Amino acid sequence: MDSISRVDQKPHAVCIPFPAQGHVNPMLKLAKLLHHKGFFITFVNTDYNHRRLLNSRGAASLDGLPRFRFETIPDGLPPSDADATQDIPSLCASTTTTCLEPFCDLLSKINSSEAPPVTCIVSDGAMSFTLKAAERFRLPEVLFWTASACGILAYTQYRDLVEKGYTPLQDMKQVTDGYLETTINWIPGMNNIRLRDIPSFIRTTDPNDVMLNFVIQESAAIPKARALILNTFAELERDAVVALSAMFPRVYTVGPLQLMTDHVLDQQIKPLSSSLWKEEVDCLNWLDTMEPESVVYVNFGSITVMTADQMTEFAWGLAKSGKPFLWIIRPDVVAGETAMLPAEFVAETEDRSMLVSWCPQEKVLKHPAVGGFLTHCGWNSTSESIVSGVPVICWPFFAEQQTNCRYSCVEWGIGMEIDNDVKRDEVEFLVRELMEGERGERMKENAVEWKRKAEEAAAIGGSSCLNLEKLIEDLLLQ
Ligand SMILES: O=c1ccn([C@@H]2O[C@H](COP(=O)(O)OP(=O)(O)O[C@H]3O[C@H](CO)[C@@H](O)[C@H](O)[C@H]3O)[C@@H](O)[C@H]2O)c(=O)[nH]1
Repeated sequence: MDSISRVDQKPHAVCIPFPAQGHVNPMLKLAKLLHHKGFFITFVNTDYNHRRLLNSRGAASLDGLPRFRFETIPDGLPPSDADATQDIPSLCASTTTTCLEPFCDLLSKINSSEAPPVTCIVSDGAMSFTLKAAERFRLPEVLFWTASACGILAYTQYRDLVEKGYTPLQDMKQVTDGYLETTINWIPGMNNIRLRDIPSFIRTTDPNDVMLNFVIQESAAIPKARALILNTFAELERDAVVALSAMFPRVYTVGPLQLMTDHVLDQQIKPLSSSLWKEEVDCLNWLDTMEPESVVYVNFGSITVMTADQMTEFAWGLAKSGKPFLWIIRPDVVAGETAMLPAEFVAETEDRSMLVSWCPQEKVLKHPAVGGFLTHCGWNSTSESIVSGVPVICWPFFAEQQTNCRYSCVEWGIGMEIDNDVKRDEVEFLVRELMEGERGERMKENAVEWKRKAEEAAAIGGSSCLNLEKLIEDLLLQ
């Protein structure tokens, strides 16, 4: 194809998420937005996730979409038919070392197909090997980091934290002996942050720890990209966004993507979902039967695992609170065993509870019956809660969930933290506080106010909408 006919072609973005649910979801939303703006889209999943997507959505669910295709590459891990989240450190090690060549082969294949030639790469920030492909194919690339701006800002400090001797820890006892209460005030845009609010991968004694080094490597790659995209809005994380913009010349906050995709009109693309588990939609019918704002929604996302004891403490805390609840329990949520709840607990709560293994979370959070959310503080869950004006109880598990918890509780006033060593009495107390206490009421007011600001940012002329236009200009520049 000659260069003149290429100019007539539509821009073609290859979107490649990190292969985990919390990354695939926001990348698909960004892809839908670009498609709405006229881009041809190739969306690249791993073979493993693609199979799971087809299992959960139906074999033909991804066929026949206009200007929107799905392609796959291997993730480099041993083959598996499981329907579960893969081990994250293994995935990070594997994608970094094995995915570049299959990705380049895919780009060549697309360029020799009848699709328009690839004009840009939109890659997850945790897949920075793609920058080498962009260089090889002389394509512009933008990096999409799917965590919060505060979380990413903290990640960018890992190198300094190592150099200043804060991590690796001398001893794992430091996780519980008060050391993590140490406050640091030298991170621009982050005041009075404690070590325990910094993403959890600093909690290691091993200088060669996979995640510690992965974060350092991936954040060092950001300046090589044309721009950094964030699924947040400027008003919510102003200081963190200013600090990131001082480090990287082009930072575009284009969130919450959930609201931004409201502008997508194509009726085939709009409902396209990236759920890797089959959604049990019956829970929405159950919510229809409940009083407004009466139900506690409990969900710890796609990666969190807990001990059987922790699960039992949550269960009895919910039972003792007396509140109705919808609890999503992934079959693999208890490490190494099938998740089981005490039979007495199930009998005692069955007239005011629903237990399912996976749900359409955005719809659940928007349902008028939901009054509060017990969450692990994944960024998607946090931002979906903000979009729905729902206050939260935070039980952060790992990664930047600790940072999101801190901001939810202290900066945004929408959350209360529950101790990691969870006990039923605290669960009962905080659930009551959330659903009927004065603190819960104030958090609800704040959540509703953030929802309003999120809507403003995503509306035509709002900060995220304007940033999307600037991002597109960058993507179109060759
Ligand atoms: O029953 C469920 C449970 C979850 N979800 C969706 O799955 C996603 C889960 O994402 P998130 O809340 O961010 O949690 P994780 O899956 O744990 O996300 C990973 O990715 C996020 C984005 O980078 C990080 O913020 C987290 O720390 C990291 O663990 C959300 O969109 C949910 O709506 C459902 O649709 N149904």
